[in-house]
Amino acid sequence: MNTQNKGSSKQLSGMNNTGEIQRIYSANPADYKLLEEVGNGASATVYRAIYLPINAVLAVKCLDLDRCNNGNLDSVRRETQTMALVDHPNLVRAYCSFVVDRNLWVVMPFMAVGSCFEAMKRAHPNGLEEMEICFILKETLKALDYLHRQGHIHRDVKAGNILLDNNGDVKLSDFGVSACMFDSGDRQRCRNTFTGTPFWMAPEVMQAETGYDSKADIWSFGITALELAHGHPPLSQYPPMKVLLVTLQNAPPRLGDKKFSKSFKDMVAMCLVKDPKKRPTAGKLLKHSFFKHAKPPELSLKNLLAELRSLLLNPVKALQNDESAQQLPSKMASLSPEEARSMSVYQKGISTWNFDIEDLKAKAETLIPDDDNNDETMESSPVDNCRDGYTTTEQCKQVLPLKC
Ligand SMILES: Nc1ncnc2c1ncn2[C@@H]1O[C@H](COP(=O)(O)OP(=O)(O)OP(=O)(O)O)[C@@H](O)[C@H]1O
Repeated sequence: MNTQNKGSSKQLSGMNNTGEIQRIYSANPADYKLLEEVGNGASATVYRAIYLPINAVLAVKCLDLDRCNNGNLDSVRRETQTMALVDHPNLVRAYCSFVVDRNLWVVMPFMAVGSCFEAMKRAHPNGLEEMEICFILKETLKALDYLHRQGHIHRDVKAGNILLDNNGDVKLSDFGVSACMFDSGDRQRCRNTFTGTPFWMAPEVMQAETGYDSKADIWSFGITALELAHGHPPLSQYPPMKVLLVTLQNAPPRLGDKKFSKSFKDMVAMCLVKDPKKRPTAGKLLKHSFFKHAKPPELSLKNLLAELRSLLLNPVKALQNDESAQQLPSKMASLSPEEARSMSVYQKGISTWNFDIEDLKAKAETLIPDDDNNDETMESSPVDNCRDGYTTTEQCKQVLPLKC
């Protein structure tokens, strides 16, 4: 898995496609000093680190290979391969990766603010301002446009995987579940494995038979827009089974709030169409009028970055904000153990849920989704559902033979 020769700490540099000078980092662990932990996910712990030969700050993601079974190892290999090959200013690139004891270290740029999910949780638990959202989404969409043109599907687009730097740089990260549309060798631009995070997951990804393509990322992008607007994605208070059924049965969620512009609402509605063929490509969506209003980061993210800085200087306030962000909206006040588990998975931002298929089958036999599950962004409209070609009884059957 080494992408560099161990022991070579000679400094080399070159120019990448985006005109940035790119240094070649060594694969010698002694050249890196791991500092504090900045995050951890399902499979890895991420550290701020110093690259000693030039005293540069970096991030090192340490994946414990002992925790990986064969399937996970494949996803690790995919993630590092994709991260090493991508060359776009809005994607987190792996400078190099190498094995240290039983860990895989992935060296990448350090994004000082962390993820948009964390920034939102700290500074604006109920959602960001439209100008902030517009800029973050536009940068993310440029990354998706690039990835899709390269034949990749990200499959885990969400605020937790959009990283921010102090200067307002936005980079999409976490290719742990990304897929190459050419993987199968038959150049079939369609996948039929079940992966991602249910709240952000497109209906066609939840269905076993249909297969999916890069348009699945456009759905997740629309859900991410709602997440940034409200502080959480639609249905975040519900357990996986209910999320699956409601996503399949109900009309897609909408951005309803008066405070947001018509063009923002329209852009979200274009992404959240159940028929993937009717969703725009990332390239087309970039031309939407909503993104014409995007301001540069020094304007659009000025307040957010200043607030985050002031929270760093004021730990008591930061703690209060963190606590209020953890408090559940009123609907979540009395959670069953299953719902609480679902919520905790959401709060940790774990990407791949392990569904117990037998359990899902048993539940689908009895569970008919009720109507109380519509939050302010989720309409229940049988007419819309029919228009999109989905029927209630079929969905319960179709959702069963999922491949994990
Ligand atoms: N390059 C980076 N710079 C700064 N912080 C980072 C960087 N990469 C990741 N992080 C932090 O570490 C956290 C976990 O990273 P990441 O999502 O890559 O791990 P993971 O195990 O693949 O997660 P997941 O549970 O989503 O699969 C992120 O949410 C973010 O806070």
